[in-house]
Amino acid sequence: MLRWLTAGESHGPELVAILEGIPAGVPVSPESIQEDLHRRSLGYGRGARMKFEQDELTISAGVRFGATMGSPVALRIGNTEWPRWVDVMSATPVDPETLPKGRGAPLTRPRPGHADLVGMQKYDFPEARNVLERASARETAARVGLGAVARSFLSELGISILSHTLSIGSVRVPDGSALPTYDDVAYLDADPLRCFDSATSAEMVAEVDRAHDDGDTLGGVVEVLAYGVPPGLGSYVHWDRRLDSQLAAALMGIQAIKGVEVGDGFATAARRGSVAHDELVMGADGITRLSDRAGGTEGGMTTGTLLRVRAAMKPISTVPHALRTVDVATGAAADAHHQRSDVCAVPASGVVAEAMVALVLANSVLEKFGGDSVGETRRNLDAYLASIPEALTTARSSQSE
Ligand SMILES: Cc1cc2nc3c(=O)[nH]c(=O)nc-3n(C[C@H](O)[C@H](O)[C@H](O)COP(=O)(O)O)c2cc1C
Ligand SMILES: C=C(O[C@@H]1CC(C(=O)O)=C[C@@H](OP(=O)(O)O)[C@H]1O)C(=O)O
Repeated sequence: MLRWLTAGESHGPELVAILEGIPAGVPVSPESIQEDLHRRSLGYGRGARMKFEQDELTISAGVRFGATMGSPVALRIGNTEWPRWVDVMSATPVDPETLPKGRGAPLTRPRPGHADLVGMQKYDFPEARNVLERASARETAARVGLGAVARSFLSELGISILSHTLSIGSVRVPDGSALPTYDDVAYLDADPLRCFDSATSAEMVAEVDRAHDDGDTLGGVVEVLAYGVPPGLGSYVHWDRRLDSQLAAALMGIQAIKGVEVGDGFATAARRGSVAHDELVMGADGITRLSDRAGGTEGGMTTGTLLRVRAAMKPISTVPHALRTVDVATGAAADAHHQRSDVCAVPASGVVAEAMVALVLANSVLEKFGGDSVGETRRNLDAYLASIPEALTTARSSQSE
């Protein structure tokens, strides 16, 4: 079983992340983690902070000579903004009068759609600084760091994960468009919105520009694809062992994700049963599914075909054209606080979603196949696949199709 935890505030000194349960022998380098951290900071429409803040990675435990040791992996990701926030985020008491006027001012005008108001109620804070510091999606850098380790483990087993953007605001990739494979990741990373359809990507850029000019923000939908997944991860025997349930929880655990679909999801609900499922026929490599509407799960288990899940992100709630709120210091009507913000962070959410799917799949793989070393996991996986009777064999989606 894998366990992971993150800590750290948005403007604190660093994020800290621990991953426990990853087998020994998984290749991990600072460069490979840094690469995913960099991918998370990309995307057209992100705010000023992404341009000047760097993720400063330290691998502080669990890795030696480029490979995991089976012990907990610990990562530290420094915030290069920290020197400007030393007083505001001091762990020891500071005289409020000495705090800088802008970032040190009490945040008493909660943003509708952010965690500000309910966080103040719940944790008994008079203003929102303590709330937004941890609610902020800055924390997703820590999850992406851990996801890079999980992804490397999965890659050793022939499983690869990528994400692409399906929609930004009202602009959507046409139905039936080709899906990217792992070979297309560099292309996707180079696209301003991580969209595989170049014409749609250009429209998305225009959509972001329009929202920016209007002082507005946007959401959208990302899709995560996992190639090379074996059949039988997850289980139908109990609700919390269903892989769909674990994937949905992991994706909904990303800030601002408000909807999850497995496969065709909501579109399937509008279809008749005769055209909603993936029919089975005997092919050269065993039983084959004629379509991929289900998205690679049946009965809460992976089918061994391409795993396809989607996450819908709401528009950023720090809207420059400020939303109406109440100043909780006075009770008067006010504009919600706004200093700077992303216009659209959908491409970054895709990279975070990849990390969450990687962590869920790595956990499911370990649950089914175990292994203290990656070699042991691989042997167990291979033995399982070889033990499936010929009459039940299905073709498995390969790492790059
Ligand atoms: C990658 C990423 C970047 C985000 N950037 C911002 C931002 O700049 N401004 C903002 O108000 N919300 C941003 N959000 C969303 C907030 O973190 C989120 O809305 C907030 O924590 C409240 O949680 P909820 O939307 O799940 O209710 C971002 C989310 C993600 C995943
Ligand atoms: C720092 C990151 O994202 C931040 C997520 C975020 C939010 O409210 O979620 C608000 C913004 O921070 P600030 O208010 O300081 O500009 C984003 O920049 C990051 O992704 O690394």
